[in-house]
Amino acid sequence: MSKTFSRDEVSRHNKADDLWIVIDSVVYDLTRFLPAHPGGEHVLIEVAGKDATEEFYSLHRHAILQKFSKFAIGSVTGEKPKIQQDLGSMSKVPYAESSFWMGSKTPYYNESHVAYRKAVREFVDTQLRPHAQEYEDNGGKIDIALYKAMGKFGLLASRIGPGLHLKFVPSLPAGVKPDQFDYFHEMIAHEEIARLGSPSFSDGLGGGMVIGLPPVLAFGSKEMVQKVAPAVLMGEKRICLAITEPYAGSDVANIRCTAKKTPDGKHYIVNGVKKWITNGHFSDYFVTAVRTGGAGHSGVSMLLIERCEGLETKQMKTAYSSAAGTAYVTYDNVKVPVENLIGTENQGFPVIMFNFNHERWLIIAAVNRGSRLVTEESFKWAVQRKVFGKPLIEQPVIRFKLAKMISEVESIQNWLESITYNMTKMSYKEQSLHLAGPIALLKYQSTRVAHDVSDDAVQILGGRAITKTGLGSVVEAFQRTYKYGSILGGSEEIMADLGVRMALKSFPKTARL
Ligand code: HEM
Repeated sequence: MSKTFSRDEVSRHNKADDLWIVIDSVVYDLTRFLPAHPGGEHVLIEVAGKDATEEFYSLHRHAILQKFSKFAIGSVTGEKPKIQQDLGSMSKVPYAESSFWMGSKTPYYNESHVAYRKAVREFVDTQLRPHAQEYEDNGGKIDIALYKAMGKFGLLASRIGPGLHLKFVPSLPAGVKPDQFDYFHEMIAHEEIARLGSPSFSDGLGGGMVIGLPPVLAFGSKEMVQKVAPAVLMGEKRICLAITEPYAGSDVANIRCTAKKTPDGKHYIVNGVKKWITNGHFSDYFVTAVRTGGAGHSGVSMLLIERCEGLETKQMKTAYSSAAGTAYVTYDNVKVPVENLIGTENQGFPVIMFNFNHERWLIIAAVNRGSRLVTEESFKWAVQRKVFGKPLIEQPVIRFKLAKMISEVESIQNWLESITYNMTKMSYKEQSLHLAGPIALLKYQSTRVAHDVSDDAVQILGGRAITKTGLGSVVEAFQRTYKYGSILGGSEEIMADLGVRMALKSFPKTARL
């Protein structure tokens, strides 16, 4: 594309059968594209031979130009593109990144976090983003090649956090060493994946692994860990966590799926159903909560179940696209070797609870990054959209909405970073004692904020925010799916209640008004 053309020359290609336009200094020959243009022929003929930068950006996302780059034939002599794109780099839009990444001082991040975020962002923007919108729109099983690329890059392992499992992958992004890797690196990984703005695609890329693998790593036998973890972390196999049933959600102790030992004591026979299982539709391993004993939580065990005869998955029609593989799972006399027990029989409840705080914490990181992205989208739109003869941002009511969105997102971020710092300094036991309450309250607050942000963003973007393709696609995906965060990992109501109940434990008996 090294050819250059004068504006005069471009202006001579101004007819339907010879149609050139200029967008941000790049010259496009749209003659062949004209009959296929989704916006119709007339609008393009109107700007034939002219600079259509303003018209283009008021109707399309920049990504369209990348997708149709084959129509670019050169550039205008002596001109360079002016429109700033943030692919692979930090956004310059105010509040589009959290404060440290926009120039503020921080006690939390060091050079390894900076290098790590840069590497992850580049990977996400170049390897994953080009596929995101298509999976978001059309669903479908995500290509295993993408998992394998994430595995090799160390991004799947990063999503599980610090720990011995990091040694199962050849390297981590930016060459961070496993013993250097902390919860801030992990938080960055979740944020960068959420920044794709494609919730079902992001969850399709290992959302099940993030919650399914930790119980195996913490409670599985050596042989089980050796068999499952490297294959999953390298993206060769997929795993999910199967706890929720039509009968039991937040009240995990009520699960009904049963596992009965065979008379020779060598197998469990599993019968039952599981529902809303993220990645279940294409998983190889199902970390499944089963009832091996009496009623309540003391009769629950965890089993690693491989896809086999009797285990079937059905794609569920949720607000997500099918890229997330959300499944209804049926177990019909599924035979599972007793060696696949995770932890001790009838002591599955602590296995289930083990990763809850971590899961809630990472949901906060992802949800708030989604809220921040949607705030950036709204800010950009408010500045570029002209209505009643002036930019939308000149309306005080729009500035007020943005003020609310920005302040809410920033306050979540600050509490999140403080909690994350404490996670890097506390043992698992200390975290359970001191952070379960704050994490629960912050999860509650982050999804309330997502609710507010979604509402304001939809009002700012109008019809675009309820249209799957085009300028509002990121806001549309968010408003369709943000509720997931307020349900999974513990509902808002349970989170709020838990937060206050944990606080009551240390409430001084002598405190009085
Ligand atoms: C390289 C040049 C262009 C390409 C590749 C292109 C491609 C597209 C595509 C794929 C869509 C579907 C909507 C979406 O996914 O965003 C679309 C819609 C549209 N385009 Fe273009 N377009 C180009 C230039 C232009 C220009 C210069 C104009 C106007 C002067 C225009 C006017 C429209 C209109 C009015 C729509 C419908 C928008 C809506 O539904 O809200 N396009 N275009």
